Amino acid sequence: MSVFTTVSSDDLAPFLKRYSLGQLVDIKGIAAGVTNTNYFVTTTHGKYVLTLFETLRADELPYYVNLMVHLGQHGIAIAAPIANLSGEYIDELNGKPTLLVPCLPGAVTDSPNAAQCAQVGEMLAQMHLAAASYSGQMANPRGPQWWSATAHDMYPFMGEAEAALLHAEVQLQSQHKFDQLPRGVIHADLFRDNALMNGDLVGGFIDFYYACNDILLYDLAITLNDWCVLPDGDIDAERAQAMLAGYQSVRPLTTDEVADWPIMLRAAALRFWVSRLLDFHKPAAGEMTFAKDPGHFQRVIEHHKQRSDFWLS
Ligand SMILES: Nc1ncnc2c1ncn2[C@@H]1O[C@H](COP(=O)(O)OP(=O)(O)OP(=O)(O)O)[C@@H](O)[C@H]1O
Ligand SMILES: N[C@@H](CCO)C(=O)O
Repeated sequence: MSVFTTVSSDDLAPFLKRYSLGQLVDIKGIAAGVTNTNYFVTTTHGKYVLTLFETLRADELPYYVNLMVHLGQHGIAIAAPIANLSGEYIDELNGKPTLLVPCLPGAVTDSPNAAQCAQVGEMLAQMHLAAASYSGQMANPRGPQWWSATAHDMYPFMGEAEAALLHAEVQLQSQHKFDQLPRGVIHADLFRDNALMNGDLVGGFIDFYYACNDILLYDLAITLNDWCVLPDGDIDAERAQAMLAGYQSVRPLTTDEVADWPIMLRAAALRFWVSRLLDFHKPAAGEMTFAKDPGHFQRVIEHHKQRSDFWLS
């Protein structure tokens, strides 16, 4: 369930008067999602998604919201924020900061095909290029410093073999600085549940609240590790090739990126192994998350370690 703050028609009607979206017809809570409260809002003009931010404060939102506006202006498939009559994107309802966006076409897919992976790769590369002219800056709060400190806190909860593997991965990554790789704005959490697919096309990317300035190749590795994964943590070569070809049709990888690709896939898996361990063993007080399996990303890393072909023909 993900309606933490209840909104009634009586709450919403005066709120909507601050927008140019017509009269309220219907409001319906959205079950998916674990961080924020989301509602589908239907008005006489169309269908929208209203988010009430449950953890981020209004003063923390401009980097993400302005990024979405910027990407929307460049034609990237995302839900571009709608401004109120005062020209503000962030408003307030029932004590929470809010954002209104159009309802995107399509649905989340659990089992993407190769054509969809190609489209996601292509749109991701377009997004990286379009975001190059975005001036906002945000350090990655889940970078190497964070994962090594957090892994350290997790070792006591883990079996000896698991902890040794995690420690070895953290050590390995600490020796790789990736200094030569192109940087920019990245989504940083582009899993299957953060994109709506409209047939084989990208209806839109959502959930930009981990976006930050970091290495572009890292974003591709995060995305591929989720979209192209098999149930046992191995990667499906056909989908991986399709995603890489789609991405490179827009932004071909540099020689340095090709050289660092195998190790970057492990960095991307390490980040989510650690965050899932944290959510599992030390869930934040009051957080209503459904802990996802940390062992999944351990298996992804084990498969990457044994791999000799990384789908870059
Ligand atoms: N613009 C949109 N158009 C259509 N559906 C949307 C849109 N934005 C969100 N949704 C729907 O709402 C669901 C929940 O959104 P989201 O995943 O952003 O929730 P959250 O709680 O804010 O984030 P998370 O669960 O990732 O922490 C999505 O799975 C999707 O079905
Ligand atoms: N996409 C993340 C959760 C949100 O950051 C995961 O699957 O672990």
